Amino acid sequence: MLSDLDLIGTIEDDEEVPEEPESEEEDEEQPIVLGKKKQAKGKRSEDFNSDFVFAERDGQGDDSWVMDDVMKQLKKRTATSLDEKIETVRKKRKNQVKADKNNQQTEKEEDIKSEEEEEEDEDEESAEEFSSEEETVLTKADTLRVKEKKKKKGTGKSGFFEDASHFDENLTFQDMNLSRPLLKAISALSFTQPTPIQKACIPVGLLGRDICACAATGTGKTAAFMLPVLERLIYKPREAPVTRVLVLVPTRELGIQVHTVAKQLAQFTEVTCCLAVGGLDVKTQEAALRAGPDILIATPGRLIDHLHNCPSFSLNAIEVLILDEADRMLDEYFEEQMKEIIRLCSHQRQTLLFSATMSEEVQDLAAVSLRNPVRVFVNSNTDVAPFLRQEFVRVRPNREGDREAIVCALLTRTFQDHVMLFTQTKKQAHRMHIVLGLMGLRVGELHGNLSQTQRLEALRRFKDEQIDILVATDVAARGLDIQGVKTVINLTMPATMKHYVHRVGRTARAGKAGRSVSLVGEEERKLLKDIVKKAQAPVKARILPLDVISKFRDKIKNMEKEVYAVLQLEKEEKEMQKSESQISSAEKKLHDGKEAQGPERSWFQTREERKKEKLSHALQEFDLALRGKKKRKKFMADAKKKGEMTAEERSQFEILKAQMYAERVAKRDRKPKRARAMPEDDESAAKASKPKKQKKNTVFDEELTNTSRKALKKYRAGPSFEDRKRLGIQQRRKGNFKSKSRYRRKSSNS
Ligand SMILES: Nc1ncnc2c1ncn2[C@@H]1O[C@H](COP(=O)(O)OP(=O)(O)OP(=O)(O)O)[C@@H](O)[C@H]1O
Repeated sequence: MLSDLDLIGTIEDDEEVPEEPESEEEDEEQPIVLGKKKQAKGKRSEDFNSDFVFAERDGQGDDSWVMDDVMKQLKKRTATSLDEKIETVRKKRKNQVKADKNNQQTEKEEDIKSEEEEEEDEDEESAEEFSSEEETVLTKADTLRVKEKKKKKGTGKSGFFEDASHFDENLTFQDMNLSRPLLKAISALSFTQPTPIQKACIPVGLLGRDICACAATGTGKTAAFMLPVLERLIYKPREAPVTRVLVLVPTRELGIQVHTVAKQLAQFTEVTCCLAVGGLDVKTQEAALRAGPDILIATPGRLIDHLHNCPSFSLNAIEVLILDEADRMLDEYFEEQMKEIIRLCSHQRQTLLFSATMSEEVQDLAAVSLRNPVRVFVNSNTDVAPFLRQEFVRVRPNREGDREAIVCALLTRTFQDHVMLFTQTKKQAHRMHIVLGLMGLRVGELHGNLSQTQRLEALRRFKDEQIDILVATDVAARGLDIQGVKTVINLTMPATMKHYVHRVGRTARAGKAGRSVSLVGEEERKLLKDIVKKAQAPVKARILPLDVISKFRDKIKNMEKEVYAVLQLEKEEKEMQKSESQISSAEKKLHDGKEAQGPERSWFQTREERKKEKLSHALQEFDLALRGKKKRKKFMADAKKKGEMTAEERSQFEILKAQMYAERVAKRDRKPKRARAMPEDDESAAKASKPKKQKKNTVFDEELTNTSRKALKKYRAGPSFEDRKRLGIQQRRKGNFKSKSRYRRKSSNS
C-alpha cells in the first residue's frame, strides 16, 4: 500500500518495533534506504575528493568569534530575557507541584522527604518517564519508489559559461603562488589542503576572471573567494585610501562571519576590512567607511543607505565585486537593491558570484553582470553536504498536530545538544523556545523579530554551548558556520529544495559528519521525493513509539497555560517599555527642541515606494496562494476568528507559509527568461535589434487611456461581486448576464 501512496515506508503500528540501539550506534544497523539501494561507502565521498582531509582547527580557536567590536555597537538588552520569564513560570509550577505533594503527604501521613530530593524528582521526571524506549530507525527496505528519470545531458548552461569545474586534485596552497602572509594565515587556521572548490576557484580568481561558482554547504567557499582577492590587494597595493573590494551578503550574521574570516586571512597583511550591515551603529560605520577600507562586507540595504547618506563614499573604485549566496539576494526583497548596487560599481571590475544553490535567476544575473564568466560547479545545484545523514519522520495525515510533540521527544530523548531546530515562521520559533524552555531544555531563538543584539547574543550563546538548541527561521539557514552543530531538525519541511539544502547545510560542515531529521507530512511528500531522488547517500526513516508521542502531546497540552503566562509577561513588559520610551522621547523633545534632530536619512526609493514594493510582493504571494484554493482562504479566516490556533492549525499554517513561498518561486521560474547579454546568444541579438520599448505606462495611465472594448466594459461593470456583498447590493444589474444560456435560464424562470 505504501508503494501505491509513494510514501516513506515505516513500520506499521501493529507491527513489532525492533529493539533500539543507542542513536550514536545506529550506523551499525542495516540502514533503511529510501528510494535508492545502499551505496558503497567509498562512493558517497566521490565528489568530495576522498583524500581530502579537513585539518584540526585549533589555530582558529575561540577568536573565530571576533565580535567584540560588533557587540560594542549594539544597544543595551531589554529588562528581563525570555529565559528569565520562562524560569519564573517554571518556578511557579515547581512550587505549585511541591505544595500539592506536601498536602498529599500530610494527608496520608507519610514520611516527609527532604526538599532536595523532591527537586531532583521533579527535574528528572521527564527523563525517567520517556527514556525507556528509543525511537526506531528502520531496518527493512523502504518502499518509496523513485522513478529514475533519464538524466538530461548537458544543461545548456555550459553553452555560455566557460567551464572550469575540473581541477587538479593534487594542487596545494603552496602551488597556488599565494604570498607568504597569506600562506602563514592559512596555516594559522590549520588549513592543510585546499578544498575542492578552493582548488578550482583560486587559480581562476588569481587570473582576474569572473567566476560563477557553486559548491555544497560547508566546503570552504568563503576562503575560495577571499584568498585570490587578498592576493590581488597585496600584489597591487593601493594608491589612495579607497574601497576596492565589495562583498555583498544577504544576512547580517553572515556579514559578520565573512568579516571575521576576511580578518583572519588578512591578519599578516596590511589589508583593512570593514563591516556595514543593518542593526549596527550607522555613525561608527560611516566613520570607518570614510577611512577607505580595502574590503567592505555589506548587506544590500545598509550599503545603499551609506551610498546615499555618506557623501565621501562611493563604489567607483571597486575592483572586485563578490556576491555571496547570490540566489538568496535575488529572492525576497533584495532584487532591486542588488541591481542598484551593481549599477553603481565600476564597470572595470572582476565579479565573483558564489552559492551552494543556483537558480535560473542567478544564472541570468550572472549572464548580465559578469563578463565572460568561468563556471565552477564542484557540486550539482542541490547536493547536500557530503557527510550528512538525512532522516525523515513521517507525520501521519490526521496527526499534523503532533509535530511539536515529535520534536520535543527527539530533543529530550535523542538529540540533546548542538541542535538547530528550523521553523517556517517567527511566531512558531518563539513558541518552540518557550515550550522547550518550560520543559527544562537550554534553548535560544534566532529570527527577524528580534533586535540585532538579541540575534547575535543567541548565536554567541549557542556557539559557546550555553544553550543546546537554537530555534531559528530561514534567516539562520544561509552560510552560518557554527562549529559542532550535530543535528538539524526541521519542524516542517522548508519551502523549496534550495531552502532545505541550506538548512541542513548548517551541520556536516568542513568534512565533519552531521545529521538532519525532518518531519514530513502528507502535503510535503513531493519535496521529500525530490530529496530522495537527489541523495547520494542512503536516506533513512525514523519512527518514534506512538505512546512516547502521545505522552509529549499531553505534556504540551498541560503546558499551554504556562506558555500563555510567559507570553503575557512579555506583553506586559513590552507595554511598560513602550510607555517608558514615549515618556522619555517626549521629555527629550521638550529639552532639545525639534531642530536638534539631524536631517532624515535618504534612500534610493522613497519610504512609500519601499512600502509599496513590499506590500505588492506580499499581496502577490498571498494572491497566488489563494487563487483557486478556497480551502486556504477558509483556513486563514477560521484561524483568525479563533484567535489562538490549535497545534494542528499551527502546523498547517507553517506548511501553508512554505507552500505560498514555493508557489511564488515556481511562478517566477515559469516567467519567460530574460534576454541574455551574451554575444553568441541569437535570441538576445534578435532582441537587441528590435526598436526600444516605450516607457511602461503606469496603472493610472492605463486606466485613463485604455479604450479597448474589454477595458470599457470592465470600468462600466460597476462594483465587483465582493464589493457588492460588502455594500449589501444583492442584485446584479439587469441585463448584465455572463452568458446566453444564463440569460435564457433567467428569462424562462421569470
Ligand atoms: N582548506 C580548508 N581546510 C580546513 N578547513 C577549511 C578549509 N577551508 C575552509 N575550512 C573551514 O570549513 C568551514 C566552512 O567554510 P565556509 O563557511 O567558507 O563554507 P561555505 O562553503 O561558504 O558554506 P555555506 O554554503 O554554508 O555558506 C569553516 O569553518 C572553515 O574554517
